[in-house]
Amino acid sequence: MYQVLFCLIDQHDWRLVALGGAVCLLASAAAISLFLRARAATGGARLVWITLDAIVAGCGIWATHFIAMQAYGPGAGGAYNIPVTILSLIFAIAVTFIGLSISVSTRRGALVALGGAVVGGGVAAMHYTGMMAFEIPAHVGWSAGIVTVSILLGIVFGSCALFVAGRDSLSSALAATILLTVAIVSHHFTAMGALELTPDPAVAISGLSIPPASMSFLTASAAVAIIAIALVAALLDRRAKGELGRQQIVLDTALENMSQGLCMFDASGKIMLFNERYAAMLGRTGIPLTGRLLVEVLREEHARGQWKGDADQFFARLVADARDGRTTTDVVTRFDRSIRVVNQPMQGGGWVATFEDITEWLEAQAKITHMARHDALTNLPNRVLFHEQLEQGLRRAGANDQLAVLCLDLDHFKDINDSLGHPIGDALLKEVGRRLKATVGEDDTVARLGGDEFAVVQIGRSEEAAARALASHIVEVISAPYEIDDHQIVIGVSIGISLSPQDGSHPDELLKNADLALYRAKADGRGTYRFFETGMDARAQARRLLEMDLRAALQRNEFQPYYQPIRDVVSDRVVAFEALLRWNHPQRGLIAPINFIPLAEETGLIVQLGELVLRRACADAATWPDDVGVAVNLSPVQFKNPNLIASVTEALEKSGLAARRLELEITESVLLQNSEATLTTLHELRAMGVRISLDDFGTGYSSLSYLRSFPFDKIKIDRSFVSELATREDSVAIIRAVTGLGRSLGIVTTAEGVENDAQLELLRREGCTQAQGYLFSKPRPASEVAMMLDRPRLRASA
Ligand SMILES: Nc1nc2c(ncn2[C@@H]2O[C@@H]3COP(=O)(O)O[C@H]4[C@@H](O)[C@H](n5cnc6c(=O)[nH]c(N)nc65)O[C@@H]4COP(=O)(O)O[C@H]3[C@H]2O)c(=O)[nH]1
Repeated sequence: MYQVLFCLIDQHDWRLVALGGAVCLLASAAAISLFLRARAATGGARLVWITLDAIVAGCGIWATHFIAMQAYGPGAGGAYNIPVTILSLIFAIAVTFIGLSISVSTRRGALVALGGAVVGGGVAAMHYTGMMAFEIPAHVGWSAGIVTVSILLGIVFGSCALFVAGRDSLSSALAATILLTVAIVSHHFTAMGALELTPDPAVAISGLSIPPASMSFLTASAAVAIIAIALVAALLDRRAKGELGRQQIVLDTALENMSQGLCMFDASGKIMLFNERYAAMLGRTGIPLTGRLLVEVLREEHARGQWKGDADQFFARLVADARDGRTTTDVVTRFDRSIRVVNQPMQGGGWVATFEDITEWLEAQAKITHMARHDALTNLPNRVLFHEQLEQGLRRAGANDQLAVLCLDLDHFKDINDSLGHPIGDALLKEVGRRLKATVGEDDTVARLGGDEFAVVQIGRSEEAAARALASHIVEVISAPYEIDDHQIVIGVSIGISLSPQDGSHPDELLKNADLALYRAKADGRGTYRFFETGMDARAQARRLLEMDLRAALQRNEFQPYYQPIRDVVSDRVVAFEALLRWNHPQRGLIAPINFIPLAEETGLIVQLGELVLRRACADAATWPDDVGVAVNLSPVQFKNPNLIASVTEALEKSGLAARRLELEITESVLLQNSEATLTTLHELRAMGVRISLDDFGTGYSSLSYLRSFPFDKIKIDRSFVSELATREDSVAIIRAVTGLGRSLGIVTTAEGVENDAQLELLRREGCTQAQGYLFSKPRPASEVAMMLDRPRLRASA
């Protein structure tokens, strides 16, 4: 120790020592600053910063050494061997490069310190190589103990310097600068204390050496180089910081304008950065966050009752996820808002959490899902959901339990929609849905399948009797009058029922079979229910074929009106012919209307068929004697068609037939529907001169009010009364009443289905005006009308 102090105090020029110290401090400051830049950089840029740092640190150590050598008094008269001097500089730079590379590449303290130790070792390597270059006319000796101490000083302080620098703060950088300076200076002067010179003029100085004066120039150059590099580094640093500042502004603007909340945590779970949106979303405005551990914030919130759950456990999970590189997504509820949180691990430790308020999105999503599976008008399940629930029901029902599917259709709903308007129709559907829901059991499902179609799944108690009870209850409930917008509405419902497992075990099969049963309920007069029976399917198939056939027949012109004479009972003269449609099928021969008119009415094809009959009948009648009329049947469906008046007018105009010769036969059912519009149409037809007959009188309601509501020209007594004349007293009474009614109202009465003279005689006695039936002729084609006019009775040849 004394030897070192003696050397430093007595053998050195203090002014040069101070200069060496200053150069060393400057070099150390530059080296530490470059070290920090190298740590912040990655890839190629990092290598550039490490290289620069190694050059600055190496030159700094080297320059410090040689300036200090200038200050060393006993060294005067010596010189420096050039190659070894250069080698010492190379050692300084190379070993420092290795040490820096180790420290920069890791965050682990021990390794950073190890890198620093290597840098300290570099200082020693440079010093002793530099001393080997020192040539002086003296014998050089070394104190081994002091040499060891000098090396250790360089290593220990170098190690401390980089370890402290690794903490990334300004104070650490300053401390590191001082520690590195101490490492170089303490090593040098301790090592100089180990030097023992024994002067000997015989020791020669080699030719390849540089005198100390020239060495001063070299060290000054090295110092300038250090200052220049440090300046460049500082400049680059400023530029980088400026760039960083700009990036910071951009980052801040982006952060604060984000619709998402964002918070960055370091590996220990400390909050490094967050935006206002984050604070607002989580109710953390106005409290210090930056630099705090998340767990502390959570604990505080937990204590205030703002956060539920175990803060420590939750926090530990987050830190572990980030450490293991797991990205996690959660939806949490804060202040009644749903927030989606994504925790994404960051490179180099820590994680970034983004917070998105998805309350509206979730609501919209729920709404879309609801809309996709519910009917917008009634809010009942739609076909999709119904199907799913039926599937579920079938699964739950298992092998032993039964399940019933009821398909419902409102009777003549279209009429209500057409006559009262869609808003009333919609209100009615809503009310029907409400009544249905109130009628079925808790476990049963009601759905609206579309239009006026509803369906029910009855689960649990679905033996046939339970399904029957439910169906008849529904018919009763739905048929009760509705009061909608001052309109009294009455509507019926038809129901088809299929039972699982006997009628099927798949939703589609059950629905199809319930639909077939529904079709049967409608065909059986509506306002009722029917169970599925085997064979319905085949009938439906046959119906479909017939419908296709019917359409094709219209195209192929296979329809033809036949004519049946109507005779005046008193004069026994043909006064008119009734047009009765026949289908001349290429394979099946002549088909009677009973086999195709109902289907034509259901499918709407009757409108086209009716127009065809009207045209043909008028055209045929125009060729008959002027006092012979033609009667054409009109279906109730034709009355719903707004073109009816136009087609009658056109048929008359085209044929040139006088309107008074055309008689239109309607049944009571025409008057049942939308009576006001029907009566208007009837009045218009009558105003054109066309005559109107009430057909099949006695079979329906036979309400006398119909006769009052419209001035019919004729009443046709249904043939069922005529055929029973001989056997049933009441039939005679009815015929008497109707003919009496006709007489008093001045209306012609025609008896249908007269098949024998006894019936004709009785009708004549009762005062019936006209008669029609096989007694005179069966319906025959137009070509035989002349013959029917000539011969009073054609029965034998019919
Ligand atoms: N047993 C018996 N039957 C007799 C006798 N005299 C006539 N008939 C039959 O009685 C039906 C009288 O026609 P409707 O009551 O208007 O009943 C008609 C009518 O409602 C409907 N229809 C026929 N043609 C048309 C048409 O062009 N348009 C519309 N809308 N319906 C039609 O088809 C029904 C049946 O027509 P058709 O089979 O031609 O049957 C005709 C006729 O052939 C008789 O002495 N004994």
